[in-house]
Amino acid sequence: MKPIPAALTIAGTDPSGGAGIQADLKTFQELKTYGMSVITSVVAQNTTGVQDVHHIPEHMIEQQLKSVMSDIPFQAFKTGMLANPGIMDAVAEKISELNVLYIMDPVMVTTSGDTLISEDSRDYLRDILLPMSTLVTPNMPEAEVITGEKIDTSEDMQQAAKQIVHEFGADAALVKGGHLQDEAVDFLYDGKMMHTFSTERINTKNTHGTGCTYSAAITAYLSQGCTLSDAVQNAKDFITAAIRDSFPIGNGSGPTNQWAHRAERVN
Ligand SMILES: Nc1ncnc2c1ncn2[C@@H]1O[C@H](COP(=O)(O)OP(=O)(O)OP(=O)(O)O)[C@@H](O)[C@H]1O
Ligand SMILES: Cc1ncc(COP(=O)(O)O)c(N)n1
Repeated sequence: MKPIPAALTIAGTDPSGGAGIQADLKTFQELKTYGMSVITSVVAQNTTGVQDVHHIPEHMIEQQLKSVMSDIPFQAFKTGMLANPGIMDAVAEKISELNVLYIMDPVMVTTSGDTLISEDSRDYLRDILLPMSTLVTPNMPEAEVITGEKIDTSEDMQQAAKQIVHEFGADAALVKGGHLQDEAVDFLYDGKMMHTFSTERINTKNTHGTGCTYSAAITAYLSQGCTLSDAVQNAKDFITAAIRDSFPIGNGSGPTNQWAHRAERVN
């Protein structure tokens, strides 16, 4: 019997439902992947920003991981918000026991501009977790923090993707250009080839949770056995539809629409 596609997200929460664990689980469900979650921080946030944060004690993060890992098999997992070195350490120790695909979304700052990880976490993220990853998905500001280089152009993005693989040890890097002016272009470097994924830039302020939703969609497609470049292309189609049809709700940057892809899917 074929295994049931299953995926795990290890991340922070968003009670307004647009980002973090909530976005990840909606995306897994939408893509017919059994979704599981380990919560690292409870974040009081909405479309306008972050109001408060409570970090889950490290022993409880470890216990959540043990509970899932000892019971249900999964083909892929992702990490999102890992707020400090203690949390990163707890996660690193448990995931080093896993032999499945690891997608790391190096979450640092929200769309609204709030910082989600401490300054002293950045080196840990780059030096300990990143080399464990099958794929890391930084946006341009995150790629700048990882590489220490200024990234303004698509050439800079491609250079950063190569550097993240060859110098910092991820198996593959997807540098996202949601922050570029006229084109939404992302570059995937898999250690051998550069792949380009491009769409027109959609003029909307509703981009709360785009990074979370995109990396969750990649994780779901990988759990189903897609190749890396197919998983990214399928996820790019998914996130583009979700942004195009995003919800104009809330007083700030509205959330993406995870069921938008249904209308566009041809099968
Ligand atoms: N306005 C947009 N129109 C079309 N695609 C977009 C737009 N904004 C982002 N994207 C795409 O959405 C995906 C998520 O990218 P993005 O770089 O925005 O993630 P992020 O920066 O982690 O999230 P955020 O921008 O919310 O911080 C990428 O494929 C990116 O190209
Ligand atoms: C718990 C949590 N994790 C990540 C993000 C980033 O969201 P975005 O995808 O908009 O950068 C967020 N706002 N909250």
